[in-house]
Amino acid sequence: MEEPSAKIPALESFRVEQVPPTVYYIPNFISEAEEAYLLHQVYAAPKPKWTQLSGRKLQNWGGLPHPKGMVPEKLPAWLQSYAEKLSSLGAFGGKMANHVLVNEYLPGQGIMPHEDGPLYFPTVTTISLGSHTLLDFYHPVSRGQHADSEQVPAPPTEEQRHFLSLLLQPRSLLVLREDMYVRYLHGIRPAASDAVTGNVANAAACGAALGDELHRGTRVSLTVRHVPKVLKTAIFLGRGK
Ligand SMILES: O=C(O)CCC(=O)C(=O)O
Ligand SMILES: [Fe+2]
Repeated sequence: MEEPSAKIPALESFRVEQVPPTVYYIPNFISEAEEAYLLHQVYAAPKPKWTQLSGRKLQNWGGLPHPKGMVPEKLPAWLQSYAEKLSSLGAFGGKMANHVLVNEYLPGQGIMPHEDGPLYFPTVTTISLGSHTLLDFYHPVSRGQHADSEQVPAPPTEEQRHFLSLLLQPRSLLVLREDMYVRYLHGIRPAASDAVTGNVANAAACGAALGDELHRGTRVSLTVRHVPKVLKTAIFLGRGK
C-alpha cells in the first residue's frame, strides 16, 4: 500500500505534539452555518440509509469497502465538496477521498476500541458535528511468546492499554495517519460526560482546562477516507462489430 508522505504542509501548524506520529487537530475547521447545513443533510437522508448498531447508528456513502474492491457509488454533492476540500489539503497523498461514514452517537453511546483495517488508505479525516467527544487510543494486545512451562500472564485490561485521548470539539477536523491510525486502536467510551485529564493530548488546542467536565450531546461524525481498491462501475455493453 502507498505510504502517506511524512508531512502535510497545509496542516503542519495544527500538528499535535508529544504523541506518536501523526495527529493534526484543527478547531473550527467549519463554521456554525456549515455545521447546521451538514447536520440538516445527514438527517434529510432517506431512513433506509441508516444502519442501527448496538451503540450508534451509521450511514455509509461511497460504496461498501471490500477486499476484492469497492463498487463505487457517487458521493452526494454535500459530501463531495468536503471530500474535495480534505483531499486538496493533501491528506490522502494526492488521491481523492471516495468514502464517507456518518456515525451518530447519543450521550452514553460509543464505539469499541478497534482498528480500521487494511481496506483504507492509512489516513482518516473526521469532522465532528453537534457535540464534542473524547477519542481514546489503546496499545494493541501483543501476543507474547511463552514456553509451555511458563505461566501466561493475565492480559492487560483495557484501562491499562489506554494511553492517550483526543478531545474532538464540534466543527473540528481530526487527521490521523501512520502509527496513530495503523498501529494503535481507537474507540469512544460509552459515557455521557468526559473529564479533561492530563491524558488529553490536545487539551491546549481546545482551550480546555484540566479538571473540566464536559457533558456530551448528540454527536454526528463524518469520517472521510480514500478506499484505494475500487472496481469498475459500468458494465460494458459492447455492441460487437
Ligand atoms: O466517530 C468517530 O469519530 C470515530 C468513528 C470510527 O472510528 C469509525 O467509524 O471507524
Ligand atoms: Fe475507526
